[in-house]
Amino acid sequence: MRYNTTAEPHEPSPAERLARAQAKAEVLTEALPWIKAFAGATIVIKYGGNAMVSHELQQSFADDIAFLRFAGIRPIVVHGGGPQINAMLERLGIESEFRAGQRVTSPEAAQVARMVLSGQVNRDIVARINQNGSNAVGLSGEDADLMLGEPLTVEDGGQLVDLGRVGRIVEVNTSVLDELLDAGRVPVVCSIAAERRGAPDQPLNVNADLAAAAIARHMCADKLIVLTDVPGVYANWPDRDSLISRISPDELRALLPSLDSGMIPKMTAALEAVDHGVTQAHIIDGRTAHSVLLEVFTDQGIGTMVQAPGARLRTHREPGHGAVEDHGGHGAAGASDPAAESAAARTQPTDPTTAPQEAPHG
Ligand SMILES: Nc1ncnc2c1ncn2[C@@H]1O[C@H](COP(=O)(O)OP(=O)(O)O)[C@@H](O)[C@H]1O
Ligand SMILES: CC(=O)N[C@@H](CCC(=O)OP(=O)(O)O)C(=O)O
Repeated sequence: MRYNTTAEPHEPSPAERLARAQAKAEVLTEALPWIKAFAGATIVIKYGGNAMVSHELQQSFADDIAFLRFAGIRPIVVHGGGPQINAMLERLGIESEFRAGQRVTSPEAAQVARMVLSGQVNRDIVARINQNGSNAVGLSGEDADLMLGEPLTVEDGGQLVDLGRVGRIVEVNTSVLDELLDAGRVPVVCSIAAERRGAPDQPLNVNADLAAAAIARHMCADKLIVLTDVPGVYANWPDRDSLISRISPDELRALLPSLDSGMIPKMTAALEAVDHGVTQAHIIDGRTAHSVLLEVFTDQGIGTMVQAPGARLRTHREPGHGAVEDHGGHGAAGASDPAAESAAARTQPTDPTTAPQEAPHG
């Protein structure tokens, strides 16, 4: 005899389905104060090549960005693609080395970086975000002089090193980004800059962490989020018990000389951002699906947060609604707004060197 088997053995019972739906509702409820707190906020998200490791992760990142936009946030994506540049340089037989976490870049390598970042990685990110119809627009720092740079020299091992066609950003054309954001677009910017008073066919290769920090700073962003391939910054790298949950700019300044490789530009970028008015900078693990949503919309947050004591979030209203509005956000203990209370709880000071792994920012 054959039975109707529409209820598969593994299919959830109505009670299980209800429990799952309730769990989802709880997630949405937890997100609500954060959605309110960040409505209208400008958030710069730096997307590194090491966080683009699978199609699933790339799509989860793109979905997060679309979500931010639909939640009324003004996201700007700034991306790198170091591993992708490495692969192309290797195919072309061009050698490159890193000093103080940055690529020593010949004019030829700068052309390759431009081709890979602008022509390949940028296109892929834009296409993925646009699967959600959120109108991402791809830009190179050279478009509309969005990022103008000057050649950069760094100190490495007590020596000043000329990095060739590597730039530091000295000007950002914020009006281009504002126009796009005001029109509901999501700017996706690759870390190639034009040289101020330089030749048009000689781009500057910019470390994407530093490009993101420059954009965050000039856009007076509320948050800079940097995705990477570790859960955050470790006080005693590679001791996995030393993950820092929260750190002040002064504590970070003291830690900076002990960092190495890619963490140097990353934390220099975080410091540059918070020193120049960005309220919070976060280093998070881009290998975790939906890491951006976890950082922005949960009470716990993830990764390492850099924030000055007493710094408060400010939210920019849409044009026509007046200027800057203070939501009494993070650090505003005692405010009646649930977002402020929740935020204040999240940002209690901790000893950054003893904070446990995956601990809340507070
Ligand atoms: N103190 C530290 N905490 C965490 N990671 C560190 C630290 N010092 C060095 N690192 C290294 O920095 C790497 C991240 O930098 P990088 O490879 O440039 O990332 P991305 O490609 O995301 O920009 C980590 O994978 C780790 O190897
Ligand atoms: C000067 C310098 O180092 N530029 C970087 C730009 C790309 C980048 O920063 O990419 P990730 O974010 O993936 O590391 C490079 O050539 O690799």
